[in-house]
Amino acid sequence: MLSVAKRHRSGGVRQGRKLLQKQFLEKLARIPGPPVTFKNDVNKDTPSLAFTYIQEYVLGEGVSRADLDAVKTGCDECRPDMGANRGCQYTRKCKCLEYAAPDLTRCKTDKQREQYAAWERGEMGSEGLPKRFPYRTDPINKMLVLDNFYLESRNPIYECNELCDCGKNCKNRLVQKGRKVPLEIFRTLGRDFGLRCPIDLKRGQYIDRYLGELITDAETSAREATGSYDKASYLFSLDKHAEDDDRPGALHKRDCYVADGEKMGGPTRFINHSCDPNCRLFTVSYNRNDRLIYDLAFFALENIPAGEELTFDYMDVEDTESAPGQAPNDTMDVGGVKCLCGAENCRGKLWM
Ligand SMILES: C[S@@+](CC[C@H](N)C(=O)[O-])C[C@H]1O[C@@H](n2cnc3c(N)ncnc32)[C@H](O)[C@@H]1O
Repeated sequence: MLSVAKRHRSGGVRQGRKLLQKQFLEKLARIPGPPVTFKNDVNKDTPSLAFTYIQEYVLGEGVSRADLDAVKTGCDECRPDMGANRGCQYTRKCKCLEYAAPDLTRCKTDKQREQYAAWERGEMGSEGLPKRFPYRTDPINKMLVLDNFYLESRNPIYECNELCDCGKNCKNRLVQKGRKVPLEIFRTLGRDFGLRCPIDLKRGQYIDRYLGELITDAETSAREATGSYDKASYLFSLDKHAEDDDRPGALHKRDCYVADGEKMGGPTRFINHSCDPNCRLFTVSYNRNDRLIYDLAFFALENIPAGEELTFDYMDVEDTESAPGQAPNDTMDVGGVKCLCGAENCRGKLWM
């Protein structure tokens, strides 16, 4: 039997936990958009309150956006009434899609096919070629979803922006319109908290962005040095456009920024890793000339039933991008945390 003093203490702990949970729910209620809820059927824990929910990246010391006047342009040849009022689906005209993945099926001349082959070998840009449009309308529920080509190829997405002439109904605007689905943070078995969606998600459906404080490579190394190998990591490198060569103008990984979602971010900072994931993180740029700052957006890789945990592969790379067992970027190479995803094809570790 508990002594009176102990009973008082455990009553106090219970009160403290209730207060923590109340404050956490109040924080969630302030997130704009469809509800973000919390459920813990496993124990009484609540995620830390020492976390700020933000709507945009917060720029850390030494991080700056490109001078927009110098580099940001819209598509000025596109019109709202183009392509049956779809805006930018004349992809050869759309300047926002200038660096998007070219579409071989629409390359009609030998010259175009040669340029396509050179683009695939990384020897030439895709300027002037017809492009893959990122989004398509799902015929059943009429919503925009990510095109299968992108879902499978991991190509960067380029959306239109406020300087474009295509109009606000242009279909090349999805992630910028914000989260449209409710989310739930919940307690997992063995991997702390996770994230799920209380409604069914369609393959290709946009979920939410990954947010955080943008920090430099040097600051990332400093933060990693103070952490332990098995501490949870919330670092994602924005190095999609980094190159492996030393030519002048080449973008090096060391010059890329890193999004740190540990102290500030959005609900997606709770998405756990799986070696057999149901979501993937894509890069989304609104300014094709800024290779440093762009959005990281989660899309469903398959139809996901309501309540199923959302996961993505923390080491997601195309087979050709990196040898098996090699970390896709240096900032993720923080040691071998044992993977508890439970997938049949589990690689055993979160990061190699
Ligand atoms: C971005 S956080 C994910 C949210 C985290 N579970 C939480 O409650 O804050 C990444 C951390 O979650 C844990 N984690 C995610 N997926 C895991 C997995 N498959 N196996 C083991 N731990 C995992 C690791 O500690 C990892 O560093």
